[in-house]
Amino acid sequence: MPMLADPSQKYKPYTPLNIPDRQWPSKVQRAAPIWLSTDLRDGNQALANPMTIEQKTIFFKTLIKAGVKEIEVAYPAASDTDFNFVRGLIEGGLVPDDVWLQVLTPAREDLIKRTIDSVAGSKRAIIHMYNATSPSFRNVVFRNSKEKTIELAITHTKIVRKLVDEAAAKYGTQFKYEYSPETFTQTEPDFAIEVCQAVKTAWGKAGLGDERITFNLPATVEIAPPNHYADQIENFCRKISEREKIIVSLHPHNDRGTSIIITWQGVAAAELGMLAGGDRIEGCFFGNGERTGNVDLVTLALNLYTQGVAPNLDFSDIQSVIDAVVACNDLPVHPRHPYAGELVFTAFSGSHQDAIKKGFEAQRVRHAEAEAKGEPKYWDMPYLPIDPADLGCNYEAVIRVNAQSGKGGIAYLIQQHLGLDLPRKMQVAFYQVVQEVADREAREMSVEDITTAFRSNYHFGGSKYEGRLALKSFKISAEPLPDSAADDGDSDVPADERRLFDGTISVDGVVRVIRGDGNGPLSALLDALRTHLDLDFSIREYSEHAVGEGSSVKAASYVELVRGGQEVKEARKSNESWWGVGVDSDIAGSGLRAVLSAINTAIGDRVLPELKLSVGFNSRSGQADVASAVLQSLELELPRRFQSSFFEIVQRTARDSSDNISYTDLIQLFRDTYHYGTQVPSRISLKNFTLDNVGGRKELKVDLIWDGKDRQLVADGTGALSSIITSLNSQIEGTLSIKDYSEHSIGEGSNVEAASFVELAYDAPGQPKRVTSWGVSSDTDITASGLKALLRAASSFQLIPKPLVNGH
Ligand SMILES: CC(=O)SCCNC(=O)CCNC(=O)[C@H](O)C(C)(C)COP(=O)(O)OP(=O)(O)OC[C@H]1O[C@@H](n2cnc3c(N)ncnc32)[C@H](O)[C@@H]1OP(=O)(O)O
Ligand SMILES: CC(C)C(=O)C(=O)O
Repeated sequence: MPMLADPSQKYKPYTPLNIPDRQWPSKVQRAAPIWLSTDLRDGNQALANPMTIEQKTIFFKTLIKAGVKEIEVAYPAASDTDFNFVRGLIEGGLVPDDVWLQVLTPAREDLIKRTIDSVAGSKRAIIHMYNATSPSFRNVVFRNSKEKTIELAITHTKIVRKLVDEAAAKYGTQFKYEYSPETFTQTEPDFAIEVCQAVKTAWGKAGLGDERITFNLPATVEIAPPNHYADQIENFCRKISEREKIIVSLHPHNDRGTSIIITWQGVAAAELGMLAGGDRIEGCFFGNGERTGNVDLVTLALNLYTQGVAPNLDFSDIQSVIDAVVACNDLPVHPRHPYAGELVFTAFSGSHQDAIKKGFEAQRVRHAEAEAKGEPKYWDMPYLPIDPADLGCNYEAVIRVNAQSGKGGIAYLIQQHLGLDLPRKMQVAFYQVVQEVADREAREMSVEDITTAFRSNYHFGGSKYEGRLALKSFKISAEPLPDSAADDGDSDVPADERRLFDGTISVDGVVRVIRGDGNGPLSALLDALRTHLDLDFSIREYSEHAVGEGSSVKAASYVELVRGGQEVKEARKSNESWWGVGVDSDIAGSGLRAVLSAINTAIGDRVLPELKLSVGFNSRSGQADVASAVLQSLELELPRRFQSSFFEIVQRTARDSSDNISYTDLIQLFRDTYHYGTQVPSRISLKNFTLDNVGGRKELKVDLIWDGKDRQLVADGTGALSSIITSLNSQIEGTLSIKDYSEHSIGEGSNVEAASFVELAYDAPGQPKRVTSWGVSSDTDITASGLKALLRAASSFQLIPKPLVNGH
């Protein structure tokens, strides 16, 4: 049957009360009501599969934990399950002393008796009796007149009174009485009051405090807007006699909820009803109950909380409450359920996310100021009426990203999960990356999707995301500027100094040595990239911040690169730019990594120039190229001055061979010069050695072959190298001294070796100038490697031996 064009022919409108001087609209709720949970009764009776005793017990414990003090636990006359559940609570000692067990009964003597029997031996019990009072129930269900309806209530109230007096005498139970004129909102207002007056008289002992009688005024079926419910409550409260001896309880249902699945209209009725005089609220957690449900106690309590009113219910771990309730009711909590739904602390849309991100930033500052002044740290957050943390939720779900999201939300997630505070323009750039995927795939982007996209896009966060260029090691040093050179003024470097970048980077998996200079570390790296790899970029924007605290603090750097070789003005306007990010414990390192991160994006799959040594050692191949060749072939990272020293040898050799030397010849030249990995031993070579600790010093015994003859040296010092220098000096005329020493590892795991580099100086007698020389060696034993490198360096001098004494 279709909907009617004129529904007035089928549905009669509700007749509202007219209270011109109603008081409730201008009142404000300043205190929590008494809460009565009817989950185990009204909620349970509405389930297709009512709860088992085990489920009811879990639910009961959940209610106790949340702090509910009045719990309608059953309709004990309905079934053995309900009756036995009440008995189990009492006999199992599960009811705390300050908790009232409430049980519901209809106005029938046999059922009242069974109901009161169910609470035998309890400490505190509320007997709740009901009968419907509205015209249609009187006429249709009970086929009763008004008088008979009142009589039914009076007669059975007296029965309750008699039975509870007996039980109180027998068990010492403290009883309270609650009466419900069921269908109150559809009952003539004056008649409802007349019934309750009669019940109060029949009960005969309404007093103050715990002696108050409870009149529950249910919206059994919600038929009017909440303001009219409030009028009914105010009307009842004004007209009922001895108001101070009465607890007015409200029991709203949600039949006028605003949609099929989201039904919290009862909340409004309860809130207005409280303003109108309600002292107590009956409802269920998350709004379970007959048809569209009972009023949701969780929402009501947290509504008060967000107004700064202590609700006397604790939802500090709301998820555990949700889990328990869902498991017992076997009904889901709607994702949009106030405070509890999985989406209610979530913003997908860009402008919401932006506001929340800014809100968190502003709040951090505001709270720090309030703390300093000893003032309360008020919550004031766009789109979030409550702090999710108060309910035991974290902020992870607050911002979720899909095609509706904006840069602010994405930047917030990067900040939360990677600790990076992206500069505004980089946020815009990365937003476009995420937006493109989210739009194309028409799906939500998880935090992992976003952080992975960030890492891949910026080649950030470990070898898995490494780009084509990766920084392996670097050294930044200062060099004085020639007097004539002008300061180009964009760094902290003193005006008369330049910075030298000296590093090894992996280029498409091949390690290269590159070198450049500039007025700061970043421009020095850009210079090196220009020189060695033909990559010409300049920096348009740079920023940095600290990540972490204390000893683990690191620097995060961000750079925006534009194509080099442009006029400054052009570069500023260029639409094409690439962002990069780097994190390092060293601030220069973080900037260098950021530059390479941006360059990796900028180069895409462009072919990079290879290292070409066979061209010859003319102006095209420099010192760094030679060092690259040694590194690639022998895995030796020559110290910078060693590079210069070898480069001079290479240049001399290249000149002698018509300015052209092949890669293979170059490596052979290195091997021959330093006796590195050749069959031909150096003039002085190591046979074996021992190094012992003697009284805190090292005693070194070395067997050498010196100019083809065995020789043994014994010396002590602070270490192997200082000891051997001392003993060598005792064998020669003049003095050897160590000018430089460094080492690094080669290989990994059990195959690791030490590579050692020693620069020695020799002051020979009668020679005006000291001479210097390098030695290099590698060995699985780091001491052996150092000793051999030192002896090889010493071998290159024309050492003048002292004559042997006693064959030594
Ligand atoms: C608004 C509410 O939520 S009220 C609570 C509703 N909850 C429940 O009904 C759950 C538990 N109920 C039950 O288990 C059963 O209904 C029982 C045990 C109470 C009674 O069962 P039965 O005796 O089989 O009766 P039935 O369920 O058909 O109830 C209807 C009878 O009770 C009468 N009745 C209904 N409400 C009341 C009441 N509050 N007081 C007295 N009698 C009532 C009806 O007029 C009807 O009487 P009739 O048989 O003379 O016509
Ligand atoms: C028993 C009464 C209070 C009831 O559940 C209702 O009217 O909804």
